[in-house]
Amino acid sequence: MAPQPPQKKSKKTKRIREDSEQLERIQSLSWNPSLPDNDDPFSLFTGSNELEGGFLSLEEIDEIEYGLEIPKPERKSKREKSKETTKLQKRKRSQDHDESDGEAEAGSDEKFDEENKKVKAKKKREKKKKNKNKKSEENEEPAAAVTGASYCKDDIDGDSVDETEYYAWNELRLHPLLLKSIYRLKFKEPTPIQKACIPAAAHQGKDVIGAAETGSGKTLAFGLPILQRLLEEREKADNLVAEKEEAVEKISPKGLLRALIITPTRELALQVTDHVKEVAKDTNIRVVPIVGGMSTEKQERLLKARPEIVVGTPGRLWELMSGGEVHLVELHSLSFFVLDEADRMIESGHFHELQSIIDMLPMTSSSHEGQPQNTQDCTTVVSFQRKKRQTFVFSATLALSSDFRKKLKKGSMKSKQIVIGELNSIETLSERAGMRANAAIVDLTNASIMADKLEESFIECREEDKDAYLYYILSVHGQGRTIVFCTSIAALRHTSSLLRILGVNVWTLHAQMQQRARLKAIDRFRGNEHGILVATDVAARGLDIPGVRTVVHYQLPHSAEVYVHRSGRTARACTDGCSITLISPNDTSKFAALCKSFSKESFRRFPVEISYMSEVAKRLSLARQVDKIMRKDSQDKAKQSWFDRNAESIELEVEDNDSEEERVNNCKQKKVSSSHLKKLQQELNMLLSRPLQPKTFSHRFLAGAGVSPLLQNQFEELARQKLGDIMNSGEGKMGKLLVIGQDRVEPLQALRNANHECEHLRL
Ligand SMILES: Nc1ncnc2c1ncn2[C@@H]1O[C@H](COP(=O)(O)OP(=O)(O)OP(=O)(O)O)[C@@H](O)[C@H]1O
Repeated sequence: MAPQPPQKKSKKTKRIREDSEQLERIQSLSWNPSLPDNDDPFSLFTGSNELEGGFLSLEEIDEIEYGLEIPKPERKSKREKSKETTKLQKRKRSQDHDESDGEAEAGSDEKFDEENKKVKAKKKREKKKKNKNKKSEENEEPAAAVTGASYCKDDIDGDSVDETEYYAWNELRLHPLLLKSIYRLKFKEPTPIQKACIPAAAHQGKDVIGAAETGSGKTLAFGLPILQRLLEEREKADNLVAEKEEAVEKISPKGLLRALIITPTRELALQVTDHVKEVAKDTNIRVVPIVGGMSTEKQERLLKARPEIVVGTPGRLWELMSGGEVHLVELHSLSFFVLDEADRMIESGHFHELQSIIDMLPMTSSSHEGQPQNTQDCTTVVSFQRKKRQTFVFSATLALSSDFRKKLKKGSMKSKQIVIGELNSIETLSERAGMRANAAIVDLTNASIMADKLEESFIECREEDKDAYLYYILSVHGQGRTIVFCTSIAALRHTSSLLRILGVNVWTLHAQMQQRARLKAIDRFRGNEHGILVATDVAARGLDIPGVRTVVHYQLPHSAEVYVHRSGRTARACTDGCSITLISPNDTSKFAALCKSFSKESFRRFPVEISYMSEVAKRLSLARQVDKIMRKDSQDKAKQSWFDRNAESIELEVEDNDSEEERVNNCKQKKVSSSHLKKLQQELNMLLSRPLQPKTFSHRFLAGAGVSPLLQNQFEELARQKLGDIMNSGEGKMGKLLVIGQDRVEPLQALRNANHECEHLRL
C-alpha cells in the first residue's frame, strides 16, 4: 500500500504570487549561452543490474559529525541600522519604479541606466560606510561571512592565492564566497560538466539534465548553482533588510527548505552533503543529510534547525515527510529538486517512496499550471505553486530517448498529461518532478562513457585461477589504492578470506554489513595510501575516494552500466587510473557484449610476468587448504553453538549419544586437523617470508618486483651488516650481497611500460 502523505497548510494565494514575481526578477540575469547542442541519443544500456543493497540498517551516525552550525545573527549598531533604513528607503523608491515594469527588464536600456545609477550610488554608500566602519569597528561583527562582499582573496586559511591561476572560473560569475571555497579547495578550473551546467542553471534559471563520466564533478555542477542562487537572494534581501520584513521574506525566505537533493544510497547522500558543505563553508547556508539508519529523533533535531538544503535517500525522507515533518512538507519555497544518480533511482527498491516524494512537490507553472494534482490520498494545493522551481537530473549513465530530447527542445512538455502510475523511466520521472520545457540537456558522455584517462585492460584466465591473478596483481603491482569488485557476497567472502590468509590486508564492503562497519571500512580504506577494498556493487556508484589507482573486476558485473560506475571509482577528477577485468571462458560472451556497448573493438591485455605464477600457485594452494580447514572448523563451531542455544531455549537436556570409540575418534581427528593446519600455516609463512621472485632469481642479487618495502629494508640492512663484517674481517670482495632495489610498479605503469608489446583481445 502506498504511504500516506500529510495534509498541508494553506497560504494566501496573493502572497505566493508576489513571491513568484520577486523570484523571477532575481533570475533575470543575462547570460551568454555556451551549452552544447547535442542531439545524439545517449547510449542505452540494458541488463538486470541487480545491485546489492544500498539501503542498509545503520545503527547510528554521530550528530556531531553532521551537526549544524547555526549562524549567529548579524548584530548592527543602532546608528548603522537607522543609516541603512534611510538608504534603503531611498533605494526602495527607485526599486518600486523598477519592479513595476514586471519581468521583462533584462537587457532594456532603461534598466541599464537604472542599474548604472544604482551601482554608482552603491559605491558611494560603500565608501561612506567604510569611513564609518573605521570609527565604529569595536561595536560590530564582520558582515563578510554573510554578504561576501569583502573577503580577502589574498588570504585563504593563511595561504595567499594567486587569482590568475583560477581565471577559468571568472566566466561563470560565481559569488565571491563560492570562489573563496574554490580557491581553498584548489580547484584550478571548472570541469567541463560544471562549465556547461553552471551558466544554464545558475544564471538562466534553467532545469538541467546532466550526464558526464564518473568523477567529473557533477556534484558541484548542481551544488554551485543552488548555492549561487541562495546567496544572490540573500544579498538582495540584505539590501532590503530594514525596508519591510515581508519583502525580505519573499525574496529569501528564512527557515524554509530551498533545495532537496535525492541520492540512491546513504553513502552517496553523506558524501554529497560533505561536498556541498565544503563549498558552502563561509556562507552560513546549512546542509544536512537525511538517511536511513540515523536515529529519527536526531534527524528531527537536525531539521528543527531549518536547514536550507537537505540531501537524503528516498526511504528515510518519505518516512519523515509522511509523518508530517514540518520542514520537509512545507515545500512551497522549494527552489531546487535534484535527482543524483537518477538512473539508479528508478531501479532501486525505494521507488514508491520516490514517487510519493515527487507527488508532494507543488506543481510548477510550466508543466501543469492550474491543475490540482492528486497524489494518492493527498491533494497538492495549487495555491502553493511556485513558478521557478528548478529540477536537476544527473547521472554518469543517463539514457534518454531521442523522443524525449525532442520534446524538451520543442517545449511540448506542457501539453503532456501525466498518467499517475508507475514511473519507469528517467523521462517520466523528470517530467513528473516538474522538469520544464527547454531544459538544458548537457550530455558530455563520449561514445565509451569512460573517463578519458582510464586505461582498461583484461586478463584471460580459468575461473579457478582468478584468485591467483588477483594475488599476483596485488602483490606484484600493489601500489596505490585498489578496489576489487565482486558481484556476489559469497565470492567477496571467499576472495577476501584467501587474501588475508596470504597476508594481504584487505577491507570489505557489502550490503550485509552494518552501516557503521561500512563507514568504518570506507574510512580506513580512505586513510591508507595503498589500501585494498574488496567490495560488491554497493560501492560501485558515487563513492568518491581520491587516489584510487586501480579497479579490478574480479567478477563481471550484471550490466554495462555497473561496469562504467565500478571503473569510475578510479581516474576521477582529471587523474589517471587503470581497470583490470578478469575474464574466464564463461565470461567471454558477456565481455564481448560489454565491449560492443561501448563501441570498443579491442581491449588491452594486462601484462603478466608468467615466471611469478608457479610461486603464486604454490602459495595459493596452501592458502586454500588453510581456508578449507578454518572454514570447516568455524562451521562446526557455529553448528554446535546453534544446537546448544536451541536446546537451551527449550530447556532440553542434551545427551551425548556418541560411543566412547566415536568420541576418541573425533578427538583424534580434531588433533590431526589442527596439527595439519599448523603445518600448512608454517609452510605458507615460510613462503610468504620470501620475495615472490621469478624463477631466474639469483641468490646474490635481489631484484625486481614482488619484494615488499619491508622485506627490501631488511635486505638492505642485512647487506650493510654483511658489508661491515667483510670490511672488518679484511676479506676480499667475493661473497658481498648486493641489493638492487626496485619499487613495485603500479598496474597503470605496468600497462604503459608494456604498451609496445601489449596484445589486444579482438572481438
Ligand atoms: N573543478 C574541479 N577541479 C578539481 N576537482 C574537482 C572539481 N570539481 C570537483 N572536483 C573533485 O572531483 C571529485 C569527483 O567529483 P564528484 O564526486 O562530484 O564526481 P561525479 O561526477 O559526481 O562522480 P560519480 O558519477 O562517480 O558520482 C571530487 O573529489 C571533487 O572534490
